[in-house]
Amino acid sequence: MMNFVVEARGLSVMRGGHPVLDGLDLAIGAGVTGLLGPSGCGKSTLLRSVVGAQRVAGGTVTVLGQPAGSAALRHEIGYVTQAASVYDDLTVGENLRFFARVLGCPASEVDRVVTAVDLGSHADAVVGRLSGGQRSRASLAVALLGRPRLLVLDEPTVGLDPVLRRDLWKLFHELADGGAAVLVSSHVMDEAERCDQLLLMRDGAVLAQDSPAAIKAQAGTDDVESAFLSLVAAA
Ligand SMILES: Nc1ncnc2c1ncn2[C@@H]1O[C@H](COP(=O)(O)OP(=O)(O)OP(=O)(O)O)[C@@H](O)[C@H]1O
Repeated sequence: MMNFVVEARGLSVMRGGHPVLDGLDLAIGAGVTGLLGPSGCGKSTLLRSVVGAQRVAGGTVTVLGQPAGSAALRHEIGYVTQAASVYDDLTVGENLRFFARVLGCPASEVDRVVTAVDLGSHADAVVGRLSGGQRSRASLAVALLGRPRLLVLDEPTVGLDPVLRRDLWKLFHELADGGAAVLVSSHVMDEAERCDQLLLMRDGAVLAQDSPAAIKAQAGTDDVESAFLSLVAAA
């Protein structure tokens, strides 16, 4: 039997008095899983539920066999939100040394994560003067401290140019090859092909959960976007 990294059963979340997730079931294993769906469908809310930052109205979420939000999971999950989580007035290296101390990681971790996100030549640059893509890689580096077994990345490639996007997806696969489960959200359907597994979401529900090839085969389409549209029409 496959060991899932994340499992949700009947997950329901209300925000602002409205149901945002409605009895959602899912299971996420190793590799790179893409969480794709239109803006506002509930991707960020689902990711918040996985990292334990969201009050849930019903159902369960477990991560590595523990309830989401458990203290035991604190060092097992790296989470990058849509807002950069590094200090603008510190350098990349200063940020990482600070977060390494907070997390109780050895200082040697800093060089490893800076290299992993390819910011070695910018380690002494002040974050506030970096490009958007460099800043989001600095946030990602913080999330890699301590080698978490699950990486949760909320739209990490939004606003990046095609070259940077390609490099980031390559990095996600390297991290997955290194043993981390990587859960990445995006509202850009053309990123679907870059994922090992897909979770297609719409209006707070999961439309499909499978590999890109299986989803296309099942829908009888050549691309995931058409498959998504045919699933919407069928729903
Ligand atoms: N703080 C909040 N209070 C009330 N409603 C909220 C709040 N945050 C989000 N929502 C609502 O919850 C729904 C899902 O939002 P969520 O951020 O999870 O979507 P998303 O799929 O991540 O969207 P995007 O791709 O635009 O980031 C939306 O309808 C949104 O209006």
